Amino acid sequence: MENKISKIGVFTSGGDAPGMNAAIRAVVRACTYYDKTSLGIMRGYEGMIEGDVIKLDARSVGNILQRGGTVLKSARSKEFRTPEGRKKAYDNIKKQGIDALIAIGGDGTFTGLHKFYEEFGVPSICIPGTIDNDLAGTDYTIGYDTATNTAVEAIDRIRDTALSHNRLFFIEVMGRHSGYIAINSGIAGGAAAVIIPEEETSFDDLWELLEEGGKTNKKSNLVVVAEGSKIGDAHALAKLVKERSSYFDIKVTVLGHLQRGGAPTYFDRVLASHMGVGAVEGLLQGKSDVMVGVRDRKIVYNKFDDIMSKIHEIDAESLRIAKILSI
Ligand SMILES: Nc1ncnc2c1ncn2[C@@H]1O[C@H](COP(=O)(O)OP(=O)(O)O)[C@@H](O)[C@H]1O
Ligand SMILES: O=P(O)(O)OC[C@H]1O[C@](O)(COP(=O)(O)O)[C@@H](O)[C@@H]1O
Ligand SMILES: [Mg+2]
Repeated sequence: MENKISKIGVFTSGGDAPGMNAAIRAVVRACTYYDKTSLGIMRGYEGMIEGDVIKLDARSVGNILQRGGTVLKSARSKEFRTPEGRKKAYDNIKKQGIDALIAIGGDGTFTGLHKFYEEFGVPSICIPGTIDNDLAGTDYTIGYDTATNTAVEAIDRIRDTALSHNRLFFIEVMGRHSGYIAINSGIAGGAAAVIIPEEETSFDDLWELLEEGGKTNKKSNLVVVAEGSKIGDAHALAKLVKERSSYFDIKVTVLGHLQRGGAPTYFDRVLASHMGVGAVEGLLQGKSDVMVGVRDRKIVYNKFDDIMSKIHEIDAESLRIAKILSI
Protein backbone atom coordinates (compact mmCIF):
# COMPACT_ATOMS: atom_id res chain seq x y z
CA MET A 1 0.00 0.00 0.00
CA GLU A 2 1.61 3.28 -1.14
CA ASN A 3 1.05 6.23 1.12
CA LYS A 4 2.86 9.28 2.45
CA ILE A 5 2.31 8.22 6.05
CA SER A 6 5.46 6.81 7.62
CA LYS A 7 5.17 7.22 11.42
CA ILE A 8 1.98 6.29 13.25
CA GLY A 9 1.31 7.22 16.88
CA VAL A 10 -0.99 4.87 18.80
CA PHE A 11 -2.56 5.50 22.21
CA THR A 12 -5.30 4.31 24.56
CA SER A 13 -7.65 6.81 26.18
CA GLY A 14 -10.71 7.02 28.47
CA GLY A 15 -11.83 3.99 30.44
CA ASP A 16 -9.50 1.04 29.85
CA ALA A 17 -11.08 -2.08 28.38
CA PRO A 18 -9.91 -5.72 28.15
CA GLY A 19 -8.61 -6.26 24.63
CA MET A 20 -6.93 -2.86 24.29
CA ASN A 21 -3.53 -4.60 24.43
CA ALA A 22 -4.55 -6.93 21.62
CA ALA A 23 -5.48 -3.85 19.57
CA ILE A 24 -2.12 -2.15 20.32
CA ARG A 25 -0.30 -5.32 19.24
CA ALA A 26 -2.32 -5.54 16.03
CA VAL A 27 -1.64 -1.88 15.16
CA VAL A 28 2.11 -2.23 15.79
CA ARG A 29 2.46 -5.49 13.88
CA ALA A 30 0.42 -4.17 10.94
CA CYS A 31 2.75 -1.14 10.88
CA THR A 32 5.77 -3.46 10.76
CA TYR A 33 4.09 -5.51 8.01
CA TYR A 34 3.56 -2.38 5.88
CA ASP A 35 7.04 -1.07 6.69
CA LYS A 36 5.82 1.87 8.81
CA THR A 37 7.20 3.06 12.13
CA SER A 38 4.94 2.96 15.19
CA LEU A 39 5.27 5.03 18.35
CA GLY A 40 3.27 4.52 21.55
CA ILE A 41 1.88 7.63 23.22
CA MET A 42 1.54 7.01 26.96
CA ARG A 43 -1.58 7.90 29.01
CA GLY A 44 -3.75 9.02 26.08
CA TYR A 45 -4.02 12.75 25.46
CA GLU A 46 -2.06 13.46 28.68
CA GLY A 47 1.04 11.83 27.18
CA MET A 48 0.49 13.66 23.91
CA ILE A 49 0.49 16.98 25.75
CA GLU A 50 3.58 16.04 27.79
CA GLY A 51 5.47 14.37 24.94
CA ASP A 52 5.55 11.02 26.72
CA VAL A 53 6.24 8.75 23.75
CA ILE A 54 7.91 5.34 23.37
CA LYS A 55 9.22 3.38 20.39
CA LEU A 56 7.33 0.20 19.58
CA ASP A 57 8.13 -2.69 17.31
CA ALA A 58 6.80 -6.16 16.59
CA ARG A 59 8.81 -7.69 19.47
CA SER A 60 7.95 -5.06 22.10
CA VAL A 61 4.26 -5.97 21.83
CA GLY A 62 4.91 -9.68 22.42
CA ASN A 63 3.08 -11.37 25.31
CA ILE A 64 0.46 -8.62 25.79
CA LEU A 65 -2.33 -10.07 23.64
CA GLN A 66 -3.85 -11.98 26.56
CA ARG A 67 -3.52 -9.29 29.23
CA GLY A 68 -6.21 -6.95 30.56
CA GLY A 69 -5.65 -3.22 31.01
CA THR A 70 -3.40 -1.33 28.62
CA VAL A 71 0.40 -1.30 28.50
CA LEU A 72 0.24 2.26 27.13
CA LYS A 73 -1.85 3.26 30.17
CA SER A 74 -4.91 5.46 29.90
CA ALA A 75 -6.16 8.78 31.25
CA ARG A 76 -9.01 11.25 31.11
CA SER A 77 -7.32 14.53 30.16
CA LYS A 78 -8.94 17.83 31.15
CA GLU A 79 -6.23 19.82 29.38
CA PHE A 80 -6.94 18.25 25.99
CA ARG A 81 -10.43 19.73 26.17
CA THR A 82 -8.85 23.19 25.85
CA PRO A 83 -7.47 24.66 22.56
CA GLU A 84 -4.17 25.40 24.38
CA GLY A 85 -3.83 21.78 25.45
CA ARG A 86 -4.49 20.51 21.94
CA LYS A 87 -1.92 22.95 20.50
CA LYS A 88 0.69 21.59 22.94
CA ALA A 89 -0.23 18.07 21.84
CA TYR A 90 0.15 19.04 18.17
CA ASP A 91 3.58 20.61 18.76
CA ASN A 92 4.71 17.43 20.48
CA ILE A 93 3.57 15.03 17.82
CA LYS A 94 5.22 17.22 15.13
CA LYS A 95 8.45 17.15 17.17
CA GLN A 96 8.25 13.34 17.20
CA GLY A 97 7.63 13.23 13.44
CA ILE A 98 4.27 11.47 13.94
CA ASP A 99 2.19 11.95 10.81
CA ALA A 100 -0.92 9.92 11.66
CA LEU A 101 -2.77 8.85 14.83
CA ILE A 102 -4.68 5.78 15.95
CA ALA A 103 -6.70 6.22 19.15
CA ILE A 104 -8.17 3.29 21.03
CA GLY A 105 -11.01 4.58 23.20
CA GLY A 106 -14.66 5.46 23.47
CA ASP A 107 -16.98 8.27 22.41
CA GLY A 108 -15.06 10.92 24.39
CA THR A 109 -11.76 9.89 22.82
CA PHE A 110 -13.29 10.00 19.37
CA THR A 111 -14.76 13.47 20.05
CA GLY A 112 -11.32 14.74 21.10
CA LEU A 113 -9.66 13.18 18.06
CA HIS A 114 -12.25 14.73 15.73
CA LYS A 115 -11.57 18.21 17.15
CA PHE A 116 -7.83 17.63 16.81
CA TYR A 117 -8.27 16.56 13.20
CA GLU A 118 -10.41 19.61 12.40
CA GLU A 119 -7.87 21.94 13.98
CA PHE A 120 -4.60 20.43 12.71
CA GLY A 121 -5.53 18.02 9.89
CA VAL A 122 -3.49 15.08 11.24
CA PRO A 123 -4.86 11.87 9.63
CA SER A 124 -6.61 9.95 12.44
CA ILE A 125 -8.60 6.80 13.01
CA CYS A 126 -10.37 5.69 16.16
CA ILE A 127 -10.68 2.07 17.30
CA PRO A 128 -13.71 1.58 19.59
CA GLY A 129 -12.40 0.35 22.93
CA THR A 130 -14.89 0.64 25.78
CA ILE A 131 -16.79 -1.89 27.85
CA ASP A 132 -19.97 0.19 27.39
CA ASN A 133 -20.62 -0.84 23.74
CA ASP A 134 -22.16 2.60 23.32
CA LEU A 135 -20.85 3.47 19.87
CA ALA A 136 -22.87 3.24 16.67
CA GLY A 137 -20.97 2.04 13.59
CA THR A 138 -19.84 -1.24 15.07
CA ASP A 139 -21.72 -4.27 16.33
CA TYR A 140 -19.34 -4.56 19.29
CA THR A 141 -16.70 -2.44 20.99
CA ILE A 142 -13.51 -3.97 22.38
CA GLY A 143 -13.94 -5.02 26.02
CA TYR A 144 -17.71 -5.31 26.07
CA ASP A 145 -17.76 -9.09 25.66
CA THR A 146 -15.22 -9.63 28.45
CA ALA A 147 -16.98 -7.22 30.81
CA THR A 148 -20.35 -8.86 30.20
CA ASN A 149 -18.90 -12.32 30.83
CA THR A 150 -17.41 -11.04 34.08
CA ALA A 151 -20.77 -9.60 35.11
CA VAL A 152 -22.51 -12.90 34.31
CA GLU A 153 -20.02 -14.83 36.42
CA ALA A 154 -20.64 -12.47 39.34
CA ILE A 155 -24.41 -12.72 38.92
CA ASP A 156 -24.20 -16.55 39.00
CA ARG A 157 -22.35 -16.36 42.32
CA ILE A 158 -24.86 -13.92 43.76
CA ARG A 159 -27.67 -16.22 42.62
CA ASP A 160 -26.32 -19.05 44.82
CA THR A 161 -26.46 -16.97 47.98
CA ALA A 162 -29.67 -15.15 46.99
CA LEU A 163 -31.52 -18.44 46.62
CA SER A 164 -30.12 -19.86 49.85
CA HIS A 165 -31.66 -16.96 51.79
CA ASN A 166 -34.68 -16.18 49.60
CA ARG A 167 -33.34 -12.69 49.02
CA LEU A 168 -33.91 -9.88 46.59
CA PHE A 169 -30.62 -8.56 45.15
CA PHE A 170 -30.08 -5.35 43.26
CA ILE A 171 -26.93 -5.81 41.17
CA GLU A 172 -25.49 -2.71 39.57
CA VAL A 173 -23.40 -3.15 36.43
CA MET A 174 -21.38 -0.54 34.53
CA GLY A 175 -22.67 1.53 31.63
CA ARG A 176 -22.57 5.28 32.10
CA HIS A 177 -25.35 5.92 29.58
CA SER A 178 -25.70 2.46 28.17
CA GLY A 179 -27.67 -0.66 29.06
CA TYR A 180 -25.74 -3.17 26.95
CA ILE A 181 -23.90 -4.91 29.78
CA ALA A 182 -27.10 -4.88 31.86
CA ILE A 183 -29.50 -6.31 29.29
CA ASN A 184 -27.23 -9.14 28.19
CA SER A 185 -25.85 -10.05 31.61
CA GLY A 186 -29.48 -9.90 32.77
CA ILE A 187 -30.64 -12.36 30.12
CA ALA A 188 -27.62 -14.64 30.63
CA GLY A 189 -27.86 -14.42 34.42
CA GLY A 190 -31.62 -14.98 34.60
CA ALA A 191 -32.59 -11.61 36.06
CA ALA A 192 -36.13 -11.00 37.28
CA ALA A 193 -35.86 -7.47 35.90
CA VAL A 194 -33.33 -5.34 34.04
CA ILE A 195 -33.29 -1.57 34.39
CA ILE A 196 -31.56 0.28 31.56
CA PRO A 197 -31.45 3.94 30.55
CA GLU A 198 -32.65 3.24 27.00
CA GLU A 199 -36.04 1.91 28.10
CA GLU A 200 -38.84 3.97 29.60
CA THR A 201 -39.87 2.39 32.89
CA SER A 202 -40.93 3.45 36.38
CA PHE A 203 -40.47 2.23 39.91
CA ASP A 204 -44.13 1.14 39.89
CA ASP A 205 -43.48 -1.11 36.88
CA LEU A 206 -40.63 -2.75 38.79
CA TRP A 207 -42.74 -3.10 41.90
CA GLU A 208 -45.51 -4.82 39.96
CA LEU A 209 -43.02 -7.31 38.55
CA LEU A 210 -41.65 -8.11 42.01
CA GLU A 211 -45.15 -8.52 43.44
CA GLU A 212 -46.10 -10.86 40.60
CA GLY A 213 -43.03 -12.96 41.36
CA GLY A 214 -44.08 -13.15 45.03
CA LYS A 215 -47.57 -14.35 44.02
CA THR A 216 -46.14 -17.09 41.81
CA ASN A 217 -43.85 -18.32 44.57
CA LYS A 218 -40.58 -16.86 43.29
CA LYS A 219 -38.08 -17.47 46.09
CA SER A 220 -35.34 -15.07 45.11
CA ASN A 221 -35.02 -12.18 42.71
CA LEU A 222 -32.07 -10.68 40.92
CA VAL A 223 -32.59 -7.20 39.53
CA VAL A 224 -29.80 -6.00 37.23
CA VAL A 225 -29.50 -2.22 37.17
CA ALA A 226 -27.36 -0.33 34.64
CA GLU A 227 -25.26 2.41 36.22
CA GLY A 228 -27.01 4.92 33.94
CA SER A 229 -30.53 3.96 35.17
CA LYS A 230 -32.89 6.91 35.02
CA ILE A 231 -35.07 5.72 37.91
CA GLY A 232 -32.30 5.45 40.48
CA ASP A 233 -29.18 3.37 41.05
CA ALA A 234 -29.17 0.00 42.81
CA HIS A 235 -29.01 1.54 46.30
CA ALA A 236 -31.81 4.02 45.55
CA LEU A 237 -34.09 1.31 44.15
CA ALA A 238 -33.41 -0.96 47.13
CA LYS A 239 -34.37 1.92 49.45
CA LEU A 240 -37.63 2.51 47.57
CA VAL A 241 -38.58 -1.17 47.86
CA LYS A 242 -37.78 -1.17 51.59
CA GLU A 243 -39.94 1.90 52.11
CA ARG A 244 -42.89 0.28 50.37
CA SER A 245 -42.79 -3.12 52.08
CA SER A 246 -40.86 -5.17 54.60
CA TYR A 247 -41.73 -8.36 52.69
CA PHE A 248 -38.40 -8.55 50.86
CA ASP A 249 -35.01 -9.29 52.40
CA ILE A 250 -32.89 -6.96 50.27
CA LYS A 251 -29.16 -6.78 49.46
CA VAL A 252 -27.23 -4.60 47.03
CA THR A 253 -24.04 -5.42 45.09
CA VAL A 254 -22.31 -2.86 42.90
CA LEU A 255 -19.94 -4.75 40.60
CA GLY A 256 -17.94 -1.63 39.70
CA HIS A 257 -14.43 -1.71 38.30
CA LEU A 258 -13.94 -5.46 38.50
CA GLN A 259 -15.87 -5.45 35.20
CA ARG A 260 -13.05 -3.50 33.58
CA GLY A 261 -10.22 -5.91 34.42
CA GLY A 262 -9.19 -9.44 33.55
CA ALA A 263 -7.94 -11.32 30.52
CA PRO A 264 -9.91 -10.52 27.36
CA THR A 265 -12.16 -13.25 25.98
CA TYR A 266 -11.27 -14.89 22.67
CA PHE A 267 -13.98 -12.71 21.10
CA ASP A 268 -12.41 -9.44 22.26
CA ARG A 269 -8.93 -10.58 21.20
CA VAL A 270 -10.14 -11.45 17.70
CA LEU A 271 -12.23 -8.26 17.41
CA ALA A 272 -9.27 -6.13 18.55
CA SER A 273 -6.94 -7.92 16.12
CA HIS A 274 -9.23 -7.24 13.17
CA MET A 275 -9.77 -3.63 14.16
CA GLY A 276 -6.08 -2.94 14.78
CA VAL A 277 -5.09 -4.15 11.33
CA GLY A 278 -8.18 -2.41 9.88
CA ALA A 279 -7.14 0.91 11.42
CA VAL A 280 -3.64 0.82 9.91
CA GLU A 281 -4.94 -0.28 6.50
CA GLY A 282 -7.61 2.45 6.63
CA LEU A 283 -4.98 5.13 7.24
CA LEU A 284 -2.80 3.78 4.45
CA GLN A 285 -5.81 3.90 2.11
CA GLY A 286 -6.20 7.60 2.93
CA LYS A 287 -9.12 7.34 5.36
CA SER A 288 -9.31 9.84 8.21
CA ASP A 289 -11.68 11.20 10.85
CA VAL A 290 -13.34 7.78 10.86
CA MET A 291 -13.92 4.98 13.32
CA VAL A 292 -13.12 1.46 12.28
CA GLY A 293 -15.90 -0.96 13.16
CA VAL A 294 -17.01 -4.51 12.52
CA ARG A 295 -20.54 -4.95 11.19
CA ASP A 296 -21.88 -8.32 10.14
CA ARG A 297 -18.32 -9.66 10.41
CA LYS A 298 -16.88 -7.10 7.97
CA ILE A 299 -14.54 -4.18 8.62
CA VAL A 300 -16.30 -0.85 8.04
CA TYR A 301 -15.24 2.80 8.37
CA ASN A 302 -17.70 5.45 9.47
CA LYS A 303 -17.21 9.21 9.64
CA PHE A 304 -17.27 10.90 13.04
CA ASP A 305 -20.53 12.75 12.26
CA ASP A 306 -22.31 9.52 11.24
CA ILE A 307 -21.31 7.80 14.48
CA MET A 308 -22.02 10.65 16.85
CA SER A 309 -25.40 11.52 15.35
CA LYS A 310 -26.67 8.01 16.12
CA ILE A 311 -27.06 6.00 19.28
CA HIS A 312 -26.13 2.35 19.45
CA GLU A 313 -29.62 1.11 20.11
CA ILE A 314 -30.39 -2.03 22.03
CA ASP A 315 -32.46 -4.25 19.81
CA ALA A 316 -36.13 -4.61 20.66
CA GLU A 317 -35.81 -8.41 20.52
CA SER A 318 -33.39 -8.46 23.48
CA LEU A 319 -35.81 -6.37 25.54
CA ARG A 320 -38.69 -8.67 24.59
CA ILE A 321 -36.75 -11.83 25.44
CA ALA A 322 -35.65 -10.44 28.81
CA LYS A 323 -39.31 -9.73 29.70
CA ILE A 324 -40.67 -13.11 28.62
CA LEU A 325 -38.01 -15.01 30.57
CA SER A 326 -38.31 -13.02 33.78
CA ILE A 327 -41.81 -14.37 34.37
N1 LIG B 1 -15.41 17.47 23.80
C1 LIG B 1 -14.13 17.10 23.91
N2 LIG B 1 -13.15 17.90 23.44
C2 LIG B 1 -11.86 17.55 23.55
N3 LIG B 1 -11.43 16.40 24.12
C3 LIG B 1 -12.38 15.57 24.59
C4 LIG B 1 -13.78 15.86 24.51
N4 LIG B 1 -14.47 14.83 25.08
C5 LIG B 1 -13.54 13.96 25.49
N5 LIG B 1 -12.30 14.37 25.22
C6 LIG B 1 -11.01 13.74 25.58
O1 LIG B 1 -11.13 12.33 25.49
C7 LIG B 1 -10.79 11.75 26.75
C8 LIG B 1 -11.50 10.44 26.93
O2 LIG B 1 -12.92 10.63 26.96
P1 LIG B 1 -13.83 9.89 28.04
O3 LIG B 1 -15.24 10.32 27.80
O4 LIG B 1 -13.25 10.11 29.37
O5 LIG B 1 -13.63 8.33 27.73
P2 LIG B 1 -14.08 7.43 26.48
O6 LIG B 1 -13.21 7.77 25.32
O7 LIG B 1 -13.81 6.05 26.96
O8 LIG B 1 -15.53 7.69 26.22
C9 LIG B 1 -11.18 12.83 27.76
O9 LIG B 1 -10.54 12.65 28.99
C10 LIG B 1 -10.71 14.08 27.04
O10 LIG B 1 -9.33 14.27 27.17
O1 LIG C 1 -13.17 4.53 35.82
P1 LIG C 1 -13.94 5.80 35.93
O2 LIG C 1 -13.15 6.99 35.49
O3 LIG C 1 -14.54 5.94 37.29
O4 LIG C 1 -15.17 5.74 34.91
C1 LIG C 1 -16.25 4.88 35.04
C2 LIG C 1 -16.95 4.77 33.70
O5 LIG C 1 -16.12 4.15 32.76
C3 LIG C 1 -16.81 3.08 32.11
O6 LIG C 1 -16.41 1.87 32.74
C4 LIG C 1 -16.43 2.99 30.66
O7 LIG C 1 -16.79 4.17 30.00
P2 LIG C 1 -15.83 4.88 28.98
O8 LIG C 1 -15.24 3.82 28.13
O9 LIG C 1 -16.68 5.82 28.20
O10 LIG C 1 -14.77 5.58 29.77
C5 LIG C 1 -18.28 3.36 32.38
O11 LIG C 1 -19.09 2.21 32.32
C6 LIG C 1 -18.20 3.96 33.75
O12 LIG C 1 -19.29 4.80 34.01
MG1 LIG D 1 -17.45 6.91 26.77
